[in-house]
Amino acid sequence: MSDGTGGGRAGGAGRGGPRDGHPGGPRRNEQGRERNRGGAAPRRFSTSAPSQRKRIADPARLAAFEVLRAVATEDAYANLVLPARIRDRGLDRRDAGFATELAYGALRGQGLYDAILARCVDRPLDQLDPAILDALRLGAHQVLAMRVPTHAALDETVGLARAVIGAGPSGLVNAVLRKVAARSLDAWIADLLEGVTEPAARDAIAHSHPEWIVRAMRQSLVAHGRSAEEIGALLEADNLAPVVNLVALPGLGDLEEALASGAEPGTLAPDSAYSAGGELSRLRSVRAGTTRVQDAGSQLVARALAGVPLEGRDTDWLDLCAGPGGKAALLAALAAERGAELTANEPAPHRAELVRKALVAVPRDAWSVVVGDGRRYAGIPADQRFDRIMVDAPCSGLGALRRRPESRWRKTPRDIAELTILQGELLDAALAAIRPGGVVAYVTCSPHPAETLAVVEDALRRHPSARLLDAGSAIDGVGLAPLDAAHPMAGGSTVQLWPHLHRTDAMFLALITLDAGTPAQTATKG
Ligand SMILES: C[S@@+](CC[C@H](N)C(=O)[O-])C[C@H]1O[C@@H](n2cnc3c(N)ncnc32)[C@H](O)[C@@H]1O
Repeated sequence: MSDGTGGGRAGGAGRGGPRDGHPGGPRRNEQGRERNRGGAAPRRFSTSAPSQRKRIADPARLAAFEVLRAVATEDAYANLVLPARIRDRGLDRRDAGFATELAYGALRGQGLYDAILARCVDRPLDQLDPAILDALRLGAHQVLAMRVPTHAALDETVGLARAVIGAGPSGLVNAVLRKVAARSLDAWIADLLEGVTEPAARDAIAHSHPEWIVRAMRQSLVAHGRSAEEIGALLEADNLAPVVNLVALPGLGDLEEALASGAEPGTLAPDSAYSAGGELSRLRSVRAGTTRVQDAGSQLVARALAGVPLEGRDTDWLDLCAGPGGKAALLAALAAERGAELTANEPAPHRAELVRKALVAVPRDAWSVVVGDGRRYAGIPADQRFDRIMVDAPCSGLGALRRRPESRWRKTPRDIAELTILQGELLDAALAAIRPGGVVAYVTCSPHPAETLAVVEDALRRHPSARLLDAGSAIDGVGLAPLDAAHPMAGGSTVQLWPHLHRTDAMFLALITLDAGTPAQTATKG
């Protein structure tokens, strides 16, 4: 998935998350368009019976409903399904923003909304038709967090249910949403928290995250020397749409047009900008592939790898886990400027194709794409070893919950356990494929300590000739501002970026070198 493309919401961040649509946000009319009613007006309900109300679904709400259904029934990713639904339904920019806010907000808030709905429905939620439950989630998000007038949210949700599910459930939808609308979100949360004393359980309810993720995030904050008190801000940051970041590929792209059309210069990464939103393909350089959408955290970790000073040869770079190619594009552009060549490796053929597309604007002699398991690099001959290797390992993605609204409900602790084995093996392969004095970047888009610190610590134990570098200095050296993101470890430091502090994905970075003169070894995992 390319960074950030799915997160834009009409009117900017901060309005549609489960907790941020409180008084002060704009009121909306039936179509979700903003309007000014001048202060809080009493809730109004429709006087007509549900059976007499409209049978036509509003296209924006229908698009959001279809996204929720695809997520539930096809295991789809909302950020991939939504653009197609917006296109199919012919939504204009404003309605597309509404549909995005509605679908993303309902998915992020699912845990919280289900807890509220469970108090308003006379049977266990798993006994409801799943399509009705999705319609109720959409209705709850409109009523509680989007400041859609209650009568409009009810009418439209009943209309949606009648149009796509049938007339039968419209009475139920109407009755349940009336109960939901009887209290504010804050009042519902206070109610749900009554008698819950365990802090992680409270945070899980209040910020709509699974409890195990709350615990992992809290553990990660503490493991990186931060205060556990930050957990609320971190979880709330997950409930906001990410800012869309642009990067002009070094030596190839420019931001002139983006800045002229309202983008703001980036404050963290060089040659970057915060997009003003809108259709990015209108920008010539985006169409040409020389300016790309990429989270600032991803930009910084790629630049940090490229920025480490090396003694001797610096011509052969490897991106071990390259798909879909965001970091590969930036690395290849940097490599091209220095006369180096990037090998971009990716095992999934369709993702390797995405890497090729991402690299299309970079001079052809600066990169090649190869398809295969990254672990096979453990066996390459000594004379073919690389000078710089990026291991952007497959991970849980817990650092990118902002842009993958459904993923928090899909992941399980078991996923982490399986991933950490692969992550260790890929890092082993990189340490076997790097030349002495070269540098390996181990990167995850997850702050989970099992995927970050533990993987690096274990690898350092297995490879006596490997040595941690100071990733904190490396990232500050390539960034535009000090990040205060470094954590000392084993003679160097690692970096953990945070959405609530840096407005980036929660990227982790460790830089590891092999002591010059020490032969690399193929490690066996203990
Ligand atoms: C976090 S993503 C990489 C993102 C990419 N670096 C970017 O910036 O666009 C991890 C990638 O690792 C790939 N992968 C999974 N198993 C792998 C393996 N055994 N060897 C190499 N790559 C693997 C996945 O297919 C996925 O494309």
